[in-house]
Amino acid sequence: MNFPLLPGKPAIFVAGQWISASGTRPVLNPATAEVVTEVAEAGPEEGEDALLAAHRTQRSWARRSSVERGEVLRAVADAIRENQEELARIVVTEQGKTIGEARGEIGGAATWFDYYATYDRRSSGTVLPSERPNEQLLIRDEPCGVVTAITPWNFPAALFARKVAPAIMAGNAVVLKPHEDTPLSALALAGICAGAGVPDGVVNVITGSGPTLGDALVRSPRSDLVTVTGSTRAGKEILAAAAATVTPVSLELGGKAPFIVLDDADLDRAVTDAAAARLWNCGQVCTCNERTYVHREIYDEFVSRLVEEMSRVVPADPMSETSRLGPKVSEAEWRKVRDYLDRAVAAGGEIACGGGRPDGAEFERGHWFEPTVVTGLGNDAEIVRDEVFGPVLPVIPVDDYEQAVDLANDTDYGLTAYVYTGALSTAMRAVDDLSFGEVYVNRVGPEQLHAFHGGWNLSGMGGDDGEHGYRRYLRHKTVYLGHD
Ligand SMILES: NC(=O)C1=CN([C@@H]2O[C@H](COP(=O)(O)OP(=O)(O)OC[C@H]3O[C@@H](n4cnc5c(N)ncnc54)[C@H](OP(=O)(O)O)[C@@H]3O)[C@@H](O)[C@H]2O)C=CC1
Ligand SMILES: O=C(O)[C@@H](O)[C@@H]1OC[C@H](O)[C@H]1O
Repeated sequence: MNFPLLPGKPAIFVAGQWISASGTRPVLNPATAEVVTEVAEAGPEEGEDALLAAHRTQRSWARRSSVERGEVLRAVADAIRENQEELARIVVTEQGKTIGEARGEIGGAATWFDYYATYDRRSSGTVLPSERPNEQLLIRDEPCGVVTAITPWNFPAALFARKVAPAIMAGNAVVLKPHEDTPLSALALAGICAGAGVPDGVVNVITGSGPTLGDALVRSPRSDLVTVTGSTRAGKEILAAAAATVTPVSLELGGKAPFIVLDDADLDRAVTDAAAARLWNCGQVCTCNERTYVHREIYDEFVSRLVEEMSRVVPADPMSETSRLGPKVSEAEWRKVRDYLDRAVAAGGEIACGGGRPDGAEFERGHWFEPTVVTGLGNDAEIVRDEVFGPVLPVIPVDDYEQAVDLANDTDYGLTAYVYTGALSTAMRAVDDLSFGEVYVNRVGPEQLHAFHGGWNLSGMGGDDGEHGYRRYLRHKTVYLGHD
């Protein structure tokens, strides 16, 4: 491994310094299952030190003008772009997505910093008249203080940017804990931030386990806001832990996106998009197509074309320029998907293509999974209800629009839904009827960063991006400004 952006030893990044921690832990390459390097395994005490470092520097960072902070964010965006290739290779090495996807992720990370830099000259707060003469009421937007950011493994660079850019633009300092499987991108980005002029202590990255280090960060009275992307299980635990200190929490959690194809849809587009929305990042995106509902009139043709489309996507070395599908991130995630599929078959599901590890010596090591289509199951099947987070797609026939929407809404999740139809009136009806935080009509993602990405129900609370996401990083102070 030759990544100059990473520290030469296992270390966390606190107060602008690379510091050794009490333990170390290996990072594995998902394509080969080989150890790539060791990273620091920090515990609660080191977490508290990081929060203290953030706390000490936050006030002076917030005192800078927003125009100055915006300049720093722009410098970070430029530095990310200058290092795009190395960063993309780090993402591929620790996470397993294809190099093309990884370059897109790094481009997105830079754009988050550029976008939130535009908040440098926005109007901020509200000015109100008073009931009294010679008095003005001001409702000021202020930073929360120290933000604890907890991130998952599926977008280790983009999600760093999604949390850090708005947090520091608003004048907060951040302690970010990446997922243990994918700590390298965040460490590299921490160094990039420092090199681009982010003051020491404003962005800290500390590596370690969620239930120990992460839990301690959440419970610490020094955390003024906790923002999380990850599983619903982790989100619930974190929300419960934060209750002790009444710390605000923003949760972007799992999803179970329905993908509805009605009989007046453009079938070519629906087939291509259904496969793309399932296979993106090897099926490991909270917005992925997790269950497809197809009008009975076109069901057989749709399934046969979907099988063709999915079968064309052959897993290959994610560093290869032509690869369209990398491995899953870890043995545990591979096993989880394999077990879901086995139980689906035991429950009567039929595998229309794929089914597990592809044939070939190059796939014997690593966490490879073929694109897989499953038919013959109903809405009660486990694989149709739980988030699978892999390249396995159940397809279900529906009689009409009403049934499609009823089945789509019959879920505990509520992040993303897709609908394909040729009629604007049906599309608009679906937008009204679908109980999800974001609805895509005749198109797939990714979402745009000036919009809003937030789930309903078990998919979370709060959310990221755009103005609505930015406001999570602010709190409000009302000033009664007498000037007699
Ligand atoms: N919404 C989304 O975008 C994502 C959803 N998922 C879903 O989650 C499933 C499993 O993911 P998994 O690998 O377990 O990771 P999680 O999604 O549960 O972990 C996300 C982050 O939370 C941390 N964490 C976990 N538990 C706690 C806790 N009690 N207190 C504080 N921090 C905690 C993790 O630390 P640690 O390093 O120890 O894991 C990690 O940094 C996937 O199969 C998928 O279904 C996964 C990724 C993203
Ligand atoms: O974590 C996820 O899966 C999503 O938030 C994901 O992150 C970057 C992508 O654009 C999102 O869909």
